[in-house]
Amino acid sequence: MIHTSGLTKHFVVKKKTVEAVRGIDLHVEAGELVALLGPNGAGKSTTLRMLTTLLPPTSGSARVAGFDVVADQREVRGRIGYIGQGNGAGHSQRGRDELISQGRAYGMSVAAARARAAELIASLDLEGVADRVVSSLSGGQRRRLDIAMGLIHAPALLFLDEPSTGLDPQNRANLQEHIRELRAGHGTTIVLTTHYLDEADQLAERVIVVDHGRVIADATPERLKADHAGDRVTLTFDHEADARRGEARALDIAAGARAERTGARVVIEVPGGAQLTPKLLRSLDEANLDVVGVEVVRPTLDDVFLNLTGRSLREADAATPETATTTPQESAA
Ligand SMILES: Nc1ncnc2c1ncn2[C@@H]1O[C@H](COP(=O)(O)OP(=O)(O)OP(=O)(O)O)[C@@H](O)[C@H]1O
Repeated sequence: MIHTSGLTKHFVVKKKTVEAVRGIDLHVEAGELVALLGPNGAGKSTTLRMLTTLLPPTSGSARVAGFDVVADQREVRGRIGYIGQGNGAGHSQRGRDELISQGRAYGMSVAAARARAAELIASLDLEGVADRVVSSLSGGQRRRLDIAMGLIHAPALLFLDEPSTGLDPQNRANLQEHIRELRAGHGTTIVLTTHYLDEADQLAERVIVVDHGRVIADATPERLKADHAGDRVTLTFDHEADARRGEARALDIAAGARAERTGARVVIEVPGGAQLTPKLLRSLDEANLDVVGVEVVRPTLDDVFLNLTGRSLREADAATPETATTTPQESAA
């Protein structure tokens, strides 16, 4: 469904070159639900804009839904839905009318556009609000309307740029449910960008981690965690001296583990830590080391990012200054 080779985008800003995307090779098969995860400025939106024909690549190539994003823009646009970061829907019209106009713009007949709008309004829980003007809708309702706009022509492939940004947790959960349903009910291929770790973890079947314009990891959330981060086992001992001995013993038992001790507490990071813990406790018991508390925490995608880059995704986000960008033509293509 998506095949890119060395996809690259440079921007020149005040004679300086910004290497937003630096040679991405991406392959997404039909029916996949993929998240591009990375901090602000990693190049996620720029990648999406190239894939949706909104920005021409500086070099490299991309085929989307069977067509080249540069040579066959119209064919690509007709087969995809794109929901950008801003609101696609206008504000003074009723939601339903927006949807019908959008369908007409894709060449649908009035009757077909009307029928499809009604179907999307029902499936995205917009029945109570579709006949209100868009400006009166809540953030979550507007975001769902945006999604309906992107789906009006029943595309086989849907791109969502930061779909949850700005939504409260409940609306975010609702939206994620709708995205799952789209995938399950229609087999739509979905590519979304996010910097929410939990969203990538819970929603996507495949997470492509992007940093500084490059793909640095690509696998299921479980695989990424298993390969790039360990479980964190925290052992609390009665005394600091026991903790010191316990730390050494734990490192003997747990191959590839990293340990850090603070007072009577030892934190061990090790792949498969949950499975290893009973053996660890038995061994500590045999050595007469009293463990008074145990906690096992599974890794998060942030641990993965930290291990891959040395930075936490949260810190990386916080440290990236907002950069003013010139927005390219951004219609729901
Ligand atoms: N139109 C543009 N002109 C100049 N620089 C740009 C433009 N668009 C993006 N950039 C720069 O390219 C880099 C990648 O930006 P991009 O928006 O793709 O990142 P992102 O991963 O989507 O981040 P965010 O989560 O903040 O949307 C950033 O340094 C950004 O400032």
